[in-house]
Amino acid sequence: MKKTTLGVLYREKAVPLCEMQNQKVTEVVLLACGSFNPITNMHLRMFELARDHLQDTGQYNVVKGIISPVGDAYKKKGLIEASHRLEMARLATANSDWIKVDDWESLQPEWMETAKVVRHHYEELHAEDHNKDDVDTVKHGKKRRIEENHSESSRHQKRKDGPQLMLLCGADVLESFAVPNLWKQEDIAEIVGFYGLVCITRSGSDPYKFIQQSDELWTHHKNIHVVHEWITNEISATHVRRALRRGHSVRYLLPENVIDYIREQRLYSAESERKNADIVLAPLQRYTSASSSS
Ligand SMILES: Nc1ncnc2c1ncn2[C@@H]1O[C@H](COP(=O)(O)OP(=O)(O)OP(=O)(O)O)[C@@H](O)[C@H]1O
Ligand SMILES: NC(=O)c1ccc[n+]([C@@H]2O[C@H](COP(=O)(O)O)[C@@H](O)[C@H]2O)c1
Repeated sequence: MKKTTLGVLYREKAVPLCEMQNQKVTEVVLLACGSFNPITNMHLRMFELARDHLQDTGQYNVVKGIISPVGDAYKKKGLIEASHRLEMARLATANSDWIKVDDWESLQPEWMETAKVVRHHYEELHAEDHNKDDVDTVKHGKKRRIEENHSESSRHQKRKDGPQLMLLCGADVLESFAVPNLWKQEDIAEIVGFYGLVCITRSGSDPYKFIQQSDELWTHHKNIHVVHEWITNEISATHVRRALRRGHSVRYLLPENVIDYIREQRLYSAESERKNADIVLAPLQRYTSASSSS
């Protein structure tokens, strides 16, 4: 510390705000679920935007990003095989030192509700702690039940030490929370209440208003981080597939190696776009029939 002529004390070196305020910096892992059909530059930008936003608060350090392509059972119109979508995502992230692709969701025979995917990754993330707990439990001769399947229990748990897992999505996904029967209310409560959500604005959406008008989301608004994308970029996978079907250039919308892969594998034709075309609102139907039968 130094004294100026005005008698004001100042530090010689810039000190992060969180350190000055004795705040704890929480490590964060970002998880993005979606079709990635195909992965676009905007999907990758989402991660960069979210990381900058969280780190600018001085409260978070983003240590990893996970891309989780949805499985084939999602049966969305024009959804090509998960193996291709995974490979494209791997190629797109080959140069990133923090964004990784995970195939667990895509390998599930059934469509996985997003809350289940988040739970799975949360468990994976804290698996090391579990193993350590196991050793400690044996060491101290105490019997402590460590649940393997947290399908129902996660939301009742206290958040564990270690990185916080947050779901990363565009504002369209947040707004889809209001589509009747598309999301279970308890899943929404668990995602925003227990884990946390980072939402990137998209043109035509108003996430602030949406959160303000929902009692459930408002209750957890401190766990919802809205990232305003100033450099608006409306790349959408649907538009990219349309351009590809028409033989138009998609250069600078997708990473070059992904474009090469699409060309080599002859992906995205009129025929691939007709896939699942007869299944209207696949997840909605599947979800309502699944919940009515349970
Ligand atoms: N331009 C964008 N701005 C903000 N978020 C985006 C953008 N494009 C995609 N996302 C987000 O990326 C995630 C995965 O996207 P997904 O592949 O499911 O949708 P999409 O690119 O909008 O594709 P489609 O056009 O086929 O619906 C979602 O959370 C979606 O909201
Ligand atoms: N109830 C749910 O958990 C639920 C409902 C709709 C979509 N989703 C997920 O949202 C993501 C984006 O879906 P779309 O590609 O249809 O926009 C997908 O990963 C999908 O699995 C989850």
